[in-house]
This record gives sequence, structure tokens and C-alpha cells, in this order.
Amino acid sequence: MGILQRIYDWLLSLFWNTELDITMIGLQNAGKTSLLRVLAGGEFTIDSIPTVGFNMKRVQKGHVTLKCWDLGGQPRFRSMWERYCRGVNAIVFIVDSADREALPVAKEELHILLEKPAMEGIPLLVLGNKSDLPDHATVDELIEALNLKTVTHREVSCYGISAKEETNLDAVLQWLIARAQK
Ligand SMILES: Nc1nc2c(ncn2[C@@H]2O[C@H](COP(=O)(O)OP(=O)(O)OP(=O)(O)O)[C@@H](O)[C@H]2O)c(=O)[nH]1
Ligand SMILES: [Mg+2]
Repeated sequence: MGILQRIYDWLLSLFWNTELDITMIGLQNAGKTSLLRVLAGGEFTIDSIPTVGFNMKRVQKGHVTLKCWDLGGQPRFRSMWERYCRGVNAIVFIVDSADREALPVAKEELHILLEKPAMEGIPLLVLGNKSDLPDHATVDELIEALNLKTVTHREVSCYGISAKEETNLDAVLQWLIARAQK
């Protein structure tokens, strides 16, 4: 590549490339790491290893780079969620929609986090993952179970997805990329 072309590309990236910070949280086994792997163009694996601490991947979509922080969901890692959610462009809260017994704990952890003053106004995308499994909770059921109607002073959306079958992932990317226009 010629030097002029390289300077031109560099200038273009300065003006056009927007990087968004996204943090993915949720209880263990919800599918955060699986979702991020698939969004980044990788293969879905059934034997995904529980995340110790955190994991970061960049997802490039046109002129927008999504810098995604995927945090561990086991109880011992939940206290660090707040630190990684401060100042981000969006929080993605993922639940296993087929594990109805885990929803009360998920609701509690979500609301504990959102009540923190530093979380005020940060857009929230709630994803009910594993829609490929039988008897999964619908979006309406998730809105109810997670008490999402009480979440105010921020943008909130809730989608049903499957990282495994790659269902509805375009909607997820569209929603995240739209945070760049705000
Ligand atoms: N059927 C089905 N299984 C899924 C889906 N997404 C993830 N899984 C499985 O769920 C399990 C947990 O996935 P992970 O991505 O490791 O979950 P995590 O939320 O990152 O868990 P922690 O890192 O411990 O917080 C793995 O066995 C995945 O294969 C999905 O859409 N459908
Ligand atoms: Mg993980």
C-alpha cells in the first residue's frame, strides 16, 4: 500500500471509526462468553469454560468497533461488575431464558447494580438467551420476572436470542451500534 493511501486510511479511521465500550454481565451459565464468541465471528461450543475474572473482544461492524467486556457471572465475580460498567456506552445483561429458577437471583443482581449512582442513565439491553431450548421464558415473561418496567431513566430493551442457533443476533448488533449515534 502506498504511503498516501495509508495516510488517507488513517485519517478516515480517525473521523469515521467510533469505538463503543460494552459490558456483558449476567449469572454464570447464561451464555455471555458464547454470545461474544459468536458475535466476534467464532464458532459456538457446547463446552464453554466458565469465565474467571473477565474476557475482552472487539467486534467490528462497519465504522463501529464494539469493545466488549465479558465478565464472570459466578457469585465471587459479581462485585466487580460495577467497576467494569462505569462509563460504558451500554450494559448487556444476559439470562438463560430456559432456566426459570435462576430468574429471581438474576433480577436481584441486576437491580442491585442498577441502583448504584454510577450506573445512572447507562442504556440497558436485556437478552434472554437459549431460545433454542424448550419451555424458555418469552420476552414478556422476562420483562415481568426481571421487573424491567421499574427500570427508568435509561433506555431499556429486551430480546430473545440464541447464541447457539445465532437467532436474533442482528438485532443485538443493530441495537448496540445505534448507541454510537447518541
Ligand atoms: N442450548 C444453548 N446453550 C447455550 C447457548 N449459549 C450458551 N450455551 C451453553 O451454556 C453454557 C454456558 O455458556 P457460557 O458462555 O460459558 O456462559 P457464561 O455466561 O459466559 O458463564 P460464566 O462465564 O460462568 O459467567 C455452555 O455450555 C454453552 O454451550 C444457547 O444459545 N443455547
Ligand atoms: Mg463466561
